[in-house]
Amino acid sequence: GWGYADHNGPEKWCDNFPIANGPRQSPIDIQTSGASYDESLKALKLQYDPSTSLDILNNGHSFQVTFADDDDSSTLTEGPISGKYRLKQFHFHWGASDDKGSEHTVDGKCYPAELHLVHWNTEYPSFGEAASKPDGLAVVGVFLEIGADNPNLQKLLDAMDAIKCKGTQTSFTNFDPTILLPESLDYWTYLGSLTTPPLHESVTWIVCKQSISVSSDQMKKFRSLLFTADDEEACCMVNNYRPPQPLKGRYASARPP
Ligand SMILES: Nc1nnc(SCC(=O)Nc2ccc(S(N)(=O)=O)cc2)s1
Ligand SMILES: [Zn+2]
Repeated sequence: GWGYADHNGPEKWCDNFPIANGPRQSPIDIQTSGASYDESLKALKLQYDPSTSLDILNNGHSFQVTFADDDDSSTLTEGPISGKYRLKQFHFHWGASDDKGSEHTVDGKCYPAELHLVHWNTEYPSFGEAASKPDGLAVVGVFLEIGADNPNLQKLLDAMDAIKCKGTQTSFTNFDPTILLPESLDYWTYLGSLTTPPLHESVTWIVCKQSISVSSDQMKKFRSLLFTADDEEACCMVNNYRPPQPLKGRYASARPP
């Protein structure tokens, strides 16, 4: 299957997923000078209920926290989207060292990690249905920047020992993802895709301008996870990011200050 190694990584995904060379692929390099102000953009409205968090899982590509999405308890509304989108999961992408790891870049600058909060449009009956529709998904991206220890990441880091190998998961309840958000929810937005196979061009991207902090030691904990199952030769889960893709005429827009 697909991965991030030379033999199955981003340069090879087009073999099985030709949409990899499509017109609205993600991530992109956000060129702040090219970003245009759009008066119609509203402030993001994120309302999360911690009782919807279910478990934390190592899926062999990243680790993700999955949420109950059978009602409108945890939603994203307003911002650049119309209607209501339900939180399905959040996960991260990161590098083998602090100088890389994010998927989106800002004027060519990489961050050591990037958080993705994945939501689906309740216009559709399920995530699976929404995942292939042009307005099916909305993903909020948050950059992590090296700085002070971030206590709000601690519960995630403490759970990592239990999900070291691909295919392992453990209960992860009463977690409010709001604590992972930066104080300002100013954002750039553009139309893009999933950044991993199946690479569906179904995502309205909402990338926060402000980053959250993570310490170098905390990043080492992310890198202690494995891409591999316990019966395979261990391979550290690092560099699980897709590089920026061609803009093909797109540009990010932002809410005027
Ligand atoms: N019918 C379908 N069910 N599930 C899928 S894809 C599963 C899934 O959540 N994929 C996914 C891939 C990438 C991203 S990301 N990195 O946020 O663009 C988010 C989500 S298609
Ligand atoms: Zn992601």
